[in-house]
Amino acid sequence: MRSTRPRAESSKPLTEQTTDVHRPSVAAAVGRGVGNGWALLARGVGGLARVGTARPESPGFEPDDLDAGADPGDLDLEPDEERVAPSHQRDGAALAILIAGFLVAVGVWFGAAGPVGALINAAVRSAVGIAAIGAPVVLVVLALVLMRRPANPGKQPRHIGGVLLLGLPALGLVHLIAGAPRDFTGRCNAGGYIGYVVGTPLTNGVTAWVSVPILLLIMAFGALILSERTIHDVVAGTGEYLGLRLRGNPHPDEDDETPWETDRIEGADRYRRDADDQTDRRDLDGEAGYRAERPETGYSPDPYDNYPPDDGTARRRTPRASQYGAYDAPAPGRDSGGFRRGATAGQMRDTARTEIIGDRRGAAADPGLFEELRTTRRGAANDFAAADFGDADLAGAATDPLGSDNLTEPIDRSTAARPVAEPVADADPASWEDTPATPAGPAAGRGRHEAATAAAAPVEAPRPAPGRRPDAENSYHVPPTSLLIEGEPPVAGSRANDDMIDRITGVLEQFKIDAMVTGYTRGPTVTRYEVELGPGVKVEKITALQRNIAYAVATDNVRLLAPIPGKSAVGIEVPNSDREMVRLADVLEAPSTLKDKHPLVIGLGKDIEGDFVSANLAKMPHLLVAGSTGSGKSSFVNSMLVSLLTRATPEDVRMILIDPKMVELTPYEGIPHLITPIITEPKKAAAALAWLVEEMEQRYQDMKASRVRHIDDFNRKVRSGEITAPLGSEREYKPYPYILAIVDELADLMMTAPRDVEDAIVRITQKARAAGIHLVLATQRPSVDVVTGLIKTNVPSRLAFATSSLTDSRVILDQPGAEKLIGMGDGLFLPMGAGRPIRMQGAFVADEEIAAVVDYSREQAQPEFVDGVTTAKAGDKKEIDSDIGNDLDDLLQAIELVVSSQFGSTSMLQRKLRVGFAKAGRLMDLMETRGVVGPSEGSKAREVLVKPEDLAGVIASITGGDAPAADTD
Ligand SMILES: Nc1ncnc2c1ncn2[C@@H]1O[C@H](COP(=O)(O)OP(=O)(O)OP(=O)(O)O)[C@@H](O)[C@H]1O
Repeated sequence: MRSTRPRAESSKPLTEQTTDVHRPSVAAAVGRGVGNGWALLARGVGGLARVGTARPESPGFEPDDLDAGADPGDLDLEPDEERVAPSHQRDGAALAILIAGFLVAVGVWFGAAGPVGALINAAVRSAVGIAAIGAPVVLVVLALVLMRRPANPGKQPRHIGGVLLLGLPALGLVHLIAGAPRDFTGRCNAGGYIGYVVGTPLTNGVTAWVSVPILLLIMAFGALILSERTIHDVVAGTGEYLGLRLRGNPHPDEDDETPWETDRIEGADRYRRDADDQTDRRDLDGEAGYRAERPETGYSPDPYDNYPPDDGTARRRTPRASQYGAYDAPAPGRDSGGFRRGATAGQMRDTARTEIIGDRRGAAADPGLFEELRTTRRGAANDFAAADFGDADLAGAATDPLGSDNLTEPIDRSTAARPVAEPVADADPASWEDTPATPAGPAAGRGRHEAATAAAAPVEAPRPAPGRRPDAENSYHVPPTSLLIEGEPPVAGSRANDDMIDRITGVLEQFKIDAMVTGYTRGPTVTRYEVELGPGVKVEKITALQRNIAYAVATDNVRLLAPIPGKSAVGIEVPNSDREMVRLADVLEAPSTLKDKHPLVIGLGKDIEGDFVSANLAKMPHLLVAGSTGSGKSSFVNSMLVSLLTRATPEDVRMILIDPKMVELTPYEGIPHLITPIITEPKKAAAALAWLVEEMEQRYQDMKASRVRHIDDFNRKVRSGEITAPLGSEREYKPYPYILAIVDELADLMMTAPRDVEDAIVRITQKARAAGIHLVLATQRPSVDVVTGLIKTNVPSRLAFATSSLTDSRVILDQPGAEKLIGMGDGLFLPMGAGRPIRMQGAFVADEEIAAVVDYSREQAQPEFVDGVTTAKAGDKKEIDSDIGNDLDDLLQAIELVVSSQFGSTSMLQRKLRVGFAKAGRLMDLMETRGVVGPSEGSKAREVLVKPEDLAGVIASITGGDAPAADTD
């Protein structure tokens, strides 16, 4: 979202250009007076044209300024009033075009504007021929568009290009159709001089047989550019209009808002009930309702207040409402109905039932329509496939992706990994009518169930058996992104941006710095203003003004980039007072994200240019995430997990979730991707990391035996049968899934078992990349005792949200910056190998979206837990309890003595161990706390509670020898 202000074409230093205003001449004052008058007039007309639209008024020069008795001379001397705000410039241009349109209309249509009118008529006619008749209309429309819509500099080239590509060939065609006249009058009645220039040379060169189609094609291209459509869109839209499902759509479930599909009322009852539950009924009226109620003005100065409330009233795409189970295309035995966008609840109530029945009968009676319906979208295909589960032979299909021998059945990813919109061959339209309407398929969920209740005779359709193994062929389909809520369209530039430009310019002028704001790039959270310096101006002059700029824009979170990478300009990043929320749905559906099919690709957010940012965890290959409380870490972890759930099957990716805070990751409990239940105890987390090290070693063994260097090669060769387990081995090679371990609070782990945790992390991060094992470590305390030097060195990708101090920013990014972030997902992403971090707004995913995606996944399969992941292994170094400290050896000797002699005397310990009374007493107390001896009985020896035969077990429990740590999972 870039906007540029052309820099003054002058060899003068910028100071001269900008400070001239402080030395007004009479001529300049008159010029400015006229300019201001024009601006006032333009603003008045623009204001009238904008009645009822959302385009904001620009602050700045107010008519009231004059009323207030301000001396016009004073006005001239004030730099703030000297400038005409960009929106007024736009109004001025619009007004000029409007006047031109009026003059052309009078001159061309009525020939009534005197000699000027005649001149205009002649000029316009000679230029564009008979198109002159339409010229006034075009000019008036253009003026109105300029007045009513906010400036969108990013789109300007496209609009201009589109108009030229459409208009010029049209004039050329008119010229050719009129017989390519050679005389002036003839041309004025054809395509004018422009039509002649476009049409004649081309036709002379290639004949009209070729030139006419070429001109038509160019016009079509211009129309595509103007309408922001691609040829694919047009073809697909035409196909859909004709009721045909076009095959070959790369994203079969994306935006399949075919006319017939949005017309279904299926599940309207469910929708109504959900809607009724909401105190705010706005979303029943769809987008319009939401928009109408969203305040356009009155932004709070606190950026945190300016998000639209996430109260479930946010806009949903029609098919997205499949989280209500309603919008998936009908399956056999399921009701189909229509739901019109923006239909009111009342309309839905009135029409739902009748349309449901009518539509279903119609579809059943018409096999063609049935075929069309059942091949419509992935959701539908899922339903069909799932309806088939009942017949599937489950026996033997189940395999263990991470079983005791760590092997899995080869998985045919072509069928298992990605759902495709393939019809089920044996679906029988004839039986459809007779089949009671039922929910079906993996997405059934609550919505589907509700849909069933709207039907005549709900009967449970075959559903995937609870606990089905996730790898049963074709059984698992990733949750569609249609379960997620899409965001609002981005804002190109707003009144707030104009205001900021004025404030920054004000600071530059006050400090007499020869520099000016030449453009800005608006991201969702911050806008980067570009400042170009005049010749001989030191960059430091601006960087030294950081605090003054922060003062002028009234926020501490101003970040300077000197220079902006790749540009000769200084960047000043200022938070938007009207910040926008980035929804995960939009990031996941961005072409750049969809392009990469890797299952470990996650949606991150949007960068400052307004481009979506996604990243492949496999390439990171390990990620460290830090940020203080409320900075958006948990939102990131949620976005990451939801991204993975919508892209990866449990065969693709398995996960270990470590959540010492105990509540953050609970919503993901039970997803089939889990290797072990969500770990909340730091000791078990340390054991799980140790297990990962073993898993990594195992994978390396297999890769080594197969002479491959990466798990992807191993999996590919296993699938193709190129490699098999060594002869004589009872094992069978199966593809290894990627394993992702996510630690939600590293600090808690590092507090409990620093050496073991650091050790395991370092071992995994050093070589697990090739084994397909990846770590994501998050912490809100990026201090050096948590993110140790060793961990930092081995975790190359970093994501910093707002940190509370510069030191924390340095720990996580090795540079300042994160302390200037403004929280709520504002982040700096430093991928492996990048020199400079990318500023981005993290994607947001609401709890209800998480629940919808998790439910969809959980309903299809239960996790297959691997035994022993959280069990401390024999031989693992045990953390010696802190109360024992350095006395371990003495304690073990004492236990041996007491247990073997069955005599619990302190003086015996003194004698045999040659220790003092105090030490012997302490050892006795330690033995008491570990149940070796009973409590003190005064001067008598203590009772010994452990039999000699149990001695080894007691010693092991203290040293971590043989005894397993409690594993209650
Ligand atoms: N990407 C985002 N977009 C919009 N709002 C966000 C985003 N991330 C976080 N927020 C807002 O900030 C609040 C705090 O975020 P979050 O819980 O993710 O912070 P945190 O860093 O995990 O804090 P803690 O460590 O205390 O859990 C959220 O409730 C949400 O309202």
